Amino acid sequence: MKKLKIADGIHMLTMNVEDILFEGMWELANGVTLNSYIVQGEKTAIIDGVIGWDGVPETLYKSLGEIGVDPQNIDYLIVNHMEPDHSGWISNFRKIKDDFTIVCTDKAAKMVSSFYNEDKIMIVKEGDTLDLGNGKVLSFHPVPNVHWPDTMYTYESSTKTLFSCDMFGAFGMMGDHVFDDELTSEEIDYFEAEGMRYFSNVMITFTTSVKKAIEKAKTLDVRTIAPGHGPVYRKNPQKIMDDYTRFCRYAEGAGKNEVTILWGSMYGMTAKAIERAESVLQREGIKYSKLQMPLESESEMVATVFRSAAVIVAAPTYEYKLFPPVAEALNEAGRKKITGKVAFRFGSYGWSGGAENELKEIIERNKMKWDFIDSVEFEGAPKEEDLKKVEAGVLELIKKMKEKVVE
Ligand SMILES: Cc1cc2nc3c(=O)[nH]c(=O)nc-3n(C[C@H](O)[C@H](O)[C@H](O)COP(=O)(O)O)c2cc1C
Repeated sequence: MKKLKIADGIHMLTMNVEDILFEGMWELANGVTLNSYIVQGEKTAIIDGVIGWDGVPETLYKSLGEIGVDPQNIDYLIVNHMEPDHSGWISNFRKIKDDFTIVCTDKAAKMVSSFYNEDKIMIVKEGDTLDLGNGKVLSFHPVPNVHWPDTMYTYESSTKTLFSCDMFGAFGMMGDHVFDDELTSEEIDYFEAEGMRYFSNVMITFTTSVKKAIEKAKTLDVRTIAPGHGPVYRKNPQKIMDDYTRFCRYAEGAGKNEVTILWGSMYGMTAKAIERAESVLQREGIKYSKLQMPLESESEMVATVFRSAAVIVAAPTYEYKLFPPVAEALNEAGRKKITGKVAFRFGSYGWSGGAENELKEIIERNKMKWDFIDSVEFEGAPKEEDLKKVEAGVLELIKKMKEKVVE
């Protein structure tokens, strides 16, 4: 666990976590950080916790000691969000200290009580304040449904620090550089990509609420954004606000100037047409990612489709429906509310076809509003005339995607 000073009387504890399934399902290629913050006035508050996953309270207590905080002197546990990655340490803390007050929204209070059997809770509403003494004053600002109904921001006015919990977070483990002004250009790119992975895996379903939370952050005079996952933005907090604004647009159909080929093929017939599609993309200088389902991780698949302005679905008919691993991927994109992408499908069939019907059904059921150009279906192996149609489809897709590009 790393300990850093953010400002006088404000410290951060952060730890890297890898080899976990985040939320029990997301296989994270580059892990994630858990950040916790301690604010010291005359009284001491700890904002969100970090030990739920390593289960070793001693690590936290030793780290607190090293920044001069005796756990016995912690008066307030600020729970911005009850999800156990931030709050799972409360039960352990209870083992060593009896008298502390949990500060959270009414919705979180209900959960804190049902999950951890805690009842000494101070419920806060929009604009309520907590004066810790020595000039440190916290205020609380609910941002419901980011990403649970209970979520709030905590803001410290003397340092203008916004403790945003899941909001403005990113996946990706941190090395020595934790503050935005320390990051190299490679690290900036890394955290932007990990921010997109995080947004698409965790936040995207709540895009409407995220937009409101961005607006709320703008109403506060913010000098530093200190999230629950990922780097701290003290040089340019506007950057992560702008990134999140752009990510909301990606959720609604915009994307980077790149194409995702979401594909699967049993015996290589559809794959022959993919070769032609790739040759067109290469010729036109379009960046693309090829995701073979079911080999790709769900985390990567969702993140890649999310950030692309256009999607090629290349999959055959299987038992009168769409090849199941590709159908599942599309259903997951739909569940995550990735809407408005421009798209093109082609694929092989043996005798009846049927993939196309299921594709339409998935797009409609999930209200995805993807804008598909006419599909190309071919019997068995693609003939040159089929490949020409694929080529024309890809060119039309490229034309349409240009209107959707937001870098
Ligand atoms: C298990 C299985 C189920 C299939 N079901 C259908 C079907 O319902 N209707 C159809 O027209 N073709 C069906 N086919 C034929 C495939 O669509 C055809 O072989 C196609 O060329 C496969 O393309 P691929 O090599 O890209 O996977 C099926 C093939 C397999 C192996």
